[in-house]
Amino acid sequence: MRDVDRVAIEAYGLSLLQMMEQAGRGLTRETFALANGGSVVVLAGGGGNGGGGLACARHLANRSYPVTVVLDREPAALSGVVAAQHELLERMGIPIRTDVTALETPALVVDALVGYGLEGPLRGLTREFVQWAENAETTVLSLDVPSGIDATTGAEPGDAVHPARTFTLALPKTGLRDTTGELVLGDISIPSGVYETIGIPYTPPFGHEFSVRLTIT
Ligand SMILES: NC(=O)C1=CN([C@@H]2O[C@H](COP(=O)(O)OP(=O)(O)OC[C@H]3O[C@@H](n4cnc5c(N)ncnc54)[C@H](O)[C@@H]3O)[C@@H](O)[C@H]2O)[C@H](O)CC1
Ligand SMILES: [K+]
Repeated sequence: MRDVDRVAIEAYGLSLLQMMEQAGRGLTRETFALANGGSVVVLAGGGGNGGGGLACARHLANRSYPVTVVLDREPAALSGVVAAQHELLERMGIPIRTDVTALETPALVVDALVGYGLEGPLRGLTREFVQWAENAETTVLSLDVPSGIDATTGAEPGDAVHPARTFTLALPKTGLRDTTGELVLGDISIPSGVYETIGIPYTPPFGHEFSVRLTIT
């Protein structure tokens, strides 16, 4: 996927923000399906995964969903596109915290902490938030890869999210197996030529939709 991202950006000029916004919108559709109008807590990290979660929070707020964003770091530690996504939510007056203390259990937790950028066992606040989500006895929806699970091998080097559904982007990651709940693939408009360039056999799976349910055989 890193190669897909790199070729899409370098060879075609598709921007990270364009892909992130499509990820966030597709994630929001899955959120509507799972939250049924109930409250939502978005757990967001500091990378591209977190950025998709912040875009989702914006769509929810624009539809008067009760949404709270919990960042796994101080906003000042954010940079680039993710910092801009955060700033937008700030200006919209969306509640943003960096802790889960006494946080009411929501109808749905959106896990946008870590995607394919996992390096080693989860640590720090990220780990604490995953433990909170796992103990919250509520529905969890993960963006791209359940946080804590290795996208390539499916290994869980430490704590990990075990969601009801995973909304994975562009291609199903080889590490996504039965621990990732239902699997939905989201289109983020990667040009098909990218896959040819990288040598990945690819038949566009979306038809006239922008997401498609996958079954793991
Ligand atoms: N083409 C695509 O598939 C696109 C995917 N997108 C999303 O972006 C992420 C990949 O983004 P990246 O910034 O490379 O990494 P992550 O956000 O997955 O992770 C980095 C994030 O995680 C923290 N972290 C890493 N390891 C640990 C750990 N052991 N403990 C605690 N925290 C950890 C790190 O600090 C960073 O905050 C991909 O999954 C998709 O969701 C793009 O949005 C668009 C293109
Ligand atoms: K995630």
